[in-house]
Amino acid sequence: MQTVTYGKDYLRATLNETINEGKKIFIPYIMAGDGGLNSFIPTLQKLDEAGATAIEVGIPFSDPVADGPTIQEAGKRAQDLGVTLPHIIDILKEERTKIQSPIIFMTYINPIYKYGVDQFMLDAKDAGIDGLIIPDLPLEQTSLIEKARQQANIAQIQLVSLASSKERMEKIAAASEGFLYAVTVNGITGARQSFDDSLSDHFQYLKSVSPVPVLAGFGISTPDHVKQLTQYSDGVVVGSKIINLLYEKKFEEIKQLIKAADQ
Ligand SMILES: O=P(O)(O)OC[C@@H](O)[C@@H](O)c1c[nH]c2ccccc12
Repeated sequence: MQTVTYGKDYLRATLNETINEGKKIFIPYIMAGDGGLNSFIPTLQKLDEAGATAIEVGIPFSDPVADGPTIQEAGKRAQDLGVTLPHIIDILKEERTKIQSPIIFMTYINPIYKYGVDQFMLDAKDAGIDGLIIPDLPLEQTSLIEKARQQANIAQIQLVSLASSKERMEKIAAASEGFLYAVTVNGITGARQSFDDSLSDHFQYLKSVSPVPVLAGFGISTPDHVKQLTQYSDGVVVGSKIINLLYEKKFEEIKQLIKAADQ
């Protein structure tokens, strides 16, 4: 079997390959352990097969301040089943090679502190984690994890909000690795009805200053949303809708959503 070196270079290469093929990036988000730890790897495999470019994996946490109701409930279900960060890391250490897509952990900073920053980075590397999104760790505080993260060669993806100043957007884009996560609404995660046309200008600006691909996320829940937002951006992240479709076992609809990124 061919061995893959996971980490930030794997994430970058995979995203670039998609863009170079003239395609758009589609990153589904799942809550690890929703449906039980036994379904975790099979779910990742299904998303892999359905055409995900990379997969964002949420870590269940008691105070998910940026998560909307759908993701909070999924986190609660996983917590009720006793799923924790060490379980998720252990299972990936064993089974990471079954999944081709780069894997990005989405976790608040607290579970990382609790685990121990140095140990977390070592183990995340062993588990084949390629990127990290830590929404409550602002740019100014990244030094807290920087050394260990660099040693583990894991990308840190930055979030940029609609409300940031241009200077700040530029600073965040310059610091982001893998891709830049552009939040498309003011508020928390969760399905939305529609998106404003003015997002077009916002993305044009972000793309002009960002050295990495710019992805849109938050509220994207229909194939039409995916089509609209991939016109402005290099791709999309879809969370709440994917969680609902997995819960209802509507895998065909997941495929349709992913396909919409290529049209
Ligand atoms: O659920 P939505 O609206 O599709 O948004 C993406 C999202 O779920 C995922 O990227 C995410 C889940 N929790 C977060 C916290 C912060 C930033 C991003 C996230």
